[in-house]
Amino acid sequence: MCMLSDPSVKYRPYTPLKLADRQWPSKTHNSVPIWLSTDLRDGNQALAVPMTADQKRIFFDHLIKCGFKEIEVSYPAASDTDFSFTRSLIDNKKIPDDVWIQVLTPAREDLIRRTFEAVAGAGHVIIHMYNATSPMFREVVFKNTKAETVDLAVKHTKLVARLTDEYSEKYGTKFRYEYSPETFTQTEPEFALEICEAVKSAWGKAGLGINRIIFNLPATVEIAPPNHYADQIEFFCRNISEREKTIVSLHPHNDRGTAAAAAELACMAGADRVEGCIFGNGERTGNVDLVTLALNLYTQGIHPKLDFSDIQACIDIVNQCNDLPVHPRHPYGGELVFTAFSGSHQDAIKKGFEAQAKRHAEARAKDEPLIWDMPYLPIDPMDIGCDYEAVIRVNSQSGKGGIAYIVKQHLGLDMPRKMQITFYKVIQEMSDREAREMTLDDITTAFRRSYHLGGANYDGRLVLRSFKISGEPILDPIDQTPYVDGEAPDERRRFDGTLSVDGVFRVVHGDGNGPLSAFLDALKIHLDIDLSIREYSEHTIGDGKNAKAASYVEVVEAKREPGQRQEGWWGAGLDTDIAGSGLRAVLSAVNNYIGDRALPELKLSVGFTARSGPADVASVILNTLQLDLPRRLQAHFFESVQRASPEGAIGYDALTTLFKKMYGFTIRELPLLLQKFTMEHLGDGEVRSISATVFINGQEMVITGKGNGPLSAVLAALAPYHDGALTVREYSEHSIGEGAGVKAASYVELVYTIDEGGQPRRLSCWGADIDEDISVSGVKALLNAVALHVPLRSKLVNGAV
Ligand SMILES: CC(=O)SCCNC(=O)CCNC(=O)[C@H](O)C(C)(C)COP(=O)(O)OP(=O)(O)OC[C@H]1O[C@@H](n2cnc3c(N)ncnc32)[C@H](O)[C@@H]1OP(=O)(O)O
Ligand SMILES: CC(C)C(=O)C(=O)O
Repeated sequence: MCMLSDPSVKYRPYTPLKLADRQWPSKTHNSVPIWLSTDLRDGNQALAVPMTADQKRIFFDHLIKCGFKEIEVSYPAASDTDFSFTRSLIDNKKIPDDVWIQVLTPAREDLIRRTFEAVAGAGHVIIHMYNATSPMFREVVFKNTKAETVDLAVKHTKLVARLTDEYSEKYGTKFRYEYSPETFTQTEPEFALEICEAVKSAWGKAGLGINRIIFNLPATVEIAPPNHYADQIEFFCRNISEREKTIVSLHPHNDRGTAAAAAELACMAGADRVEGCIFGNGERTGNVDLVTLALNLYTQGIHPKLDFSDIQACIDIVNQCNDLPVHPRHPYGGELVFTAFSGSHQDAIKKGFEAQAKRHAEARAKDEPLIWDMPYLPIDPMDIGCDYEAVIRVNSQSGKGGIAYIVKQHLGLDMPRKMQITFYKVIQEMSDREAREMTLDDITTAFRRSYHLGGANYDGRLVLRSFKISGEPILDPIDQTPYVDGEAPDERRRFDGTLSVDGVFRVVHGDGNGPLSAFLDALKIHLDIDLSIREYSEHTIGDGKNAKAASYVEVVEAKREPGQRQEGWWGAGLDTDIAGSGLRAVLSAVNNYIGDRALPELKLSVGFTARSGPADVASVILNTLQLDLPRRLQAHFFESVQRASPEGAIGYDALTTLFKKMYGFTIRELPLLLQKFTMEHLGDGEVRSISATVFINGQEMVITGKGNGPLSAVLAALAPYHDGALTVREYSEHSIGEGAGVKAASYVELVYTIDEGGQPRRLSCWGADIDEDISVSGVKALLNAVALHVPLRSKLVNGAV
């Protein structure tokens, strides 16, 4: 079998009701109906495995929490579970005083009596009796005429009336009566009226207020569009006698998928009450969803008198008690209902949030209500206990706006438009390549990686280690006095900082009109990176003590080909102060610009117009060899560097090699080399005695000497091997590293005498070395100085001096 080409040979259309002057289309749905939850009855009877008493209890408590005042708790005659559940609620006093429990019974005496037994002793009970009234049910199921159908309802209503008297008298219970002409929507409207009139007379107690009789008019099966149901309800409301003594109740099923619409239109048509289930559980396609109806009202500014502030709890209850999932697209509750994947939706939502924030700030200032008015989001997810986390999720359908929204929400960074476009391409490419949704972590990690933000893991090739911005007045070119434009003298900015360049520390300086141009100047001078800024923006994140500054920079190559569109590179920076965030943003952009390209060799400018000084040279040695040179050695080395750099610049590697060579640092091919030594304390005093095995000009010797300390003992031991006097002018040492791997670095300044045309001349020189043992490093440093500057006479081993 498959679908028929002409279904009219198999299916009949519904018969429209001729209601010429229908009023409901011009009404608005703006009053809150009485809600009845039938989760524990209609919802329960539709489950493959009906709820246990425990599950019903959990569900019941949740319905109370949501604010339901009328709850159909069971079909007591159906099963022991339903019967004893009803009893347990009553016996254990679980029903709040303001809540009416409702129980369903067919029009059968034995089952009605059993139903009354189930509710004996309850405070407030609605007895709900039903019999089907449509032609098909009359003919096929009951094999009854119209009159017999009316008789069935009347006879059993009278029984219900008698029993309510009896039980009220015995237990003090307040009863109300609900009658359902089941299959109402397929029943002739006049006959539905006729049977309800007969039931009302048989009941004989319909009054005003609480005593109104409830006529529940079910769309047992939804067979027509919702306007038809509204017509039927309006017809019933207009024609039932003593309308004021009746409550017209709706019980829509969802076979055509329009139960919610049917309920809303039927409310416009005059209904007072709606029966349904949370998230629309119930027979076949379910009962009308009360969450949808209630929150539809809420979004019109009408409180539904039901509280769904914790929508997730409702979902959990349905999952747990009904073992049914809530569809991801289910109105209000579905996992995806507040989520936009598509670019244009995301863009509108992002702009909507921004516009709304402004509107709300204005309204707050005027003490006006903060009206929710957002593209694509009919309700504020917060109101039902959700957050904005899932509002925008990103895949290949997404656009820059959505991605920028996520970055703003989670990193607090509000990218300028052009930067959004650049970053969007990164994510698009990733999402297309991996054919999957981009998670929050994917996006924030990609952002950090793209813009080198968020710690060492994301650093680029250039890292700003420290910096100082200082100002110096701009001098008038004519009289060299500070140039004043306006009130304050104009200043130029100087950038002094340390950069790590591919892991090697580098001291850089530059000048400019502002901190950023001074920094760019430094990059140009020291690294030959010549860029200028095309776009810059900044904003603060947070306030008070924790406030931070965020900056965004687009750089372009400073040299531009005329008429050519310049490519730009974006960067972002975050710092506690605005200058720092701007510099970091520039560096982030510069890192993107340099990519993998080779950088010029690191050089210091040490020539006549040197931009670098002793401290810069020392800083290179600190970074390459971890040596913290004493001040006088810094000055000494700088002079040597200048002498060794006739072109006025020296690379880092050359500088390091020069240092080693000049001070014998770790060099093992010197004319004087220490092989081993022993040092003894003599007597009680400070006197040391040394015995050392050394190589002098390649010959192994044992030298011995005494002195006040290790160094003077060494000098004494060396005295026979050279002419003139040797003295130590300065000695210093420091440790390198920590724990077991710690080493000592030593620096010795040695004063020695040379013979200059028969005249003695005193000179000074330095030696430096390193060793695990601090005494050894000192001795090595001293021997290096001697080896490099003092001519030695070598003797054979054991030879007398
Ligand atoms: C639209 C609705 O949701 S209505 C509520 C539906 N819910 C349920 O049915 C769940 C609970 N039902 C039950 O547990 C059982 O059906 C019971 C206990 C009520 C009755 O069980 P049984 O006696 O075995 O009868 P059965 O389930 O076959 O019901 C059909 C009988 O009830 C009659 N009947 C059906 N509805 C009604 C009614 N509203 N009033 C009186 N009799 C009715 C039928 O005509 C049929 O009678 P017959 O046996 O003389 O032919
Ligand atoms: C008992 C009635 C109200 C019913 O459940 C229905 O018609 O769907």
